[in-house]
Amino acid sequence: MTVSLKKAELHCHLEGAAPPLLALAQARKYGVETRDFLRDGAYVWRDFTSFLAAYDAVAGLFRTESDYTLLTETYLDELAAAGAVYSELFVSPDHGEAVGLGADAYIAGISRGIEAANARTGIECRMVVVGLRHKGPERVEWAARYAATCRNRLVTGFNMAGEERIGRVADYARAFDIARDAGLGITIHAGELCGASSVRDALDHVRPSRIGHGVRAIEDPALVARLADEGVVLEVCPGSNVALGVFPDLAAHPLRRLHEAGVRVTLNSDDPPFFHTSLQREYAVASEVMGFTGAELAAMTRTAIEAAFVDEATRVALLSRL
Ligand SMILES: Nc1ncnc2[nH]cnc12
Ligand SMILES: [Zn+2]
Repeated sequence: MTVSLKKAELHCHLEGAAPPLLALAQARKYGVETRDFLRDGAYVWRDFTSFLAAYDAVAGLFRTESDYTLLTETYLDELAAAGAVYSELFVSPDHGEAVGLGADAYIAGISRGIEAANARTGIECRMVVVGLRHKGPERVEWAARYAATCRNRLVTGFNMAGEERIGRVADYARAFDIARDAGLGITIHAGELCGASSVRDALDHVRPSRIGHGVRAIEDPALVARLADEGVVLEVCPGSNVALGVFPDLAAHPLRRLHEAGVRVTLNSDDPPFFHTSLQREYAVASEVMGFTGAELAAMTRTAIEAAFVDEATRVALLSRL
């Protein structure tokens, strides 16, 4: 039933969307041994720390502008085939710098992939630049300044991902001020590895219109009420949360309770092959395991478009496609 639904995704990390077969082909091209992070056609990790290490290893297999074009097109083609009309991709110039490609060529390669996929399938896509929390406030400010000044029309938002258990949100507030002052949309990873207080800190210090995950807000009913009152949109990734052990299983996942409390929620895949999921699978699980109706799922897609970091003309055009 969910196969025919129109979909939208606000939360997917580009390198985290690399299909293992594509990563293997890249590894062969560059003569890289993959045993430590890719075995029997699947990514290998044990916990969040080793997941981040595997993520970096996969990112290290994409080294040129055209590698990034290929990765972007591959993911967007798959998403369009699953019925998605809109995608926001989290991109990290830090990963472009790490392979010696540089931030400009990294963004240029991804832009080319977005344009090619749009021409072929009609899928609309924007980039959200991510600063990596574990690199510290100065490096996250560097990413924000890059996003604020890169003058690419497809870069429309700023986010912070990475190790949530490092540092205090307040230490990163300046990066978000830089991005907000440049007119970028603001979202932040919070309430994934850390509890409700991390969501409250994000609201107080960063004032985001959306929060990546945010699901551990469920630990504090007053905070859930605040999210609902303020209309903050949660980018919920149930498959990721269960894979990383944030919740023991889908039955324990708070998506339905958040929805019933009036919080605006959306469905997302985060790093799909790392977590053995896909956007299609997230919609299917929400329907078949969590009991959301087709109308409720369609409303989540609508919420995603309403919260998308796009100009108003694009938003109206996207809403008309639902
Ligand atoms: N789920 C996640 N949380 C924080 N940082 C990430 N980077 C890639 N996936 C992530
Ligand atoms: Zn994420």
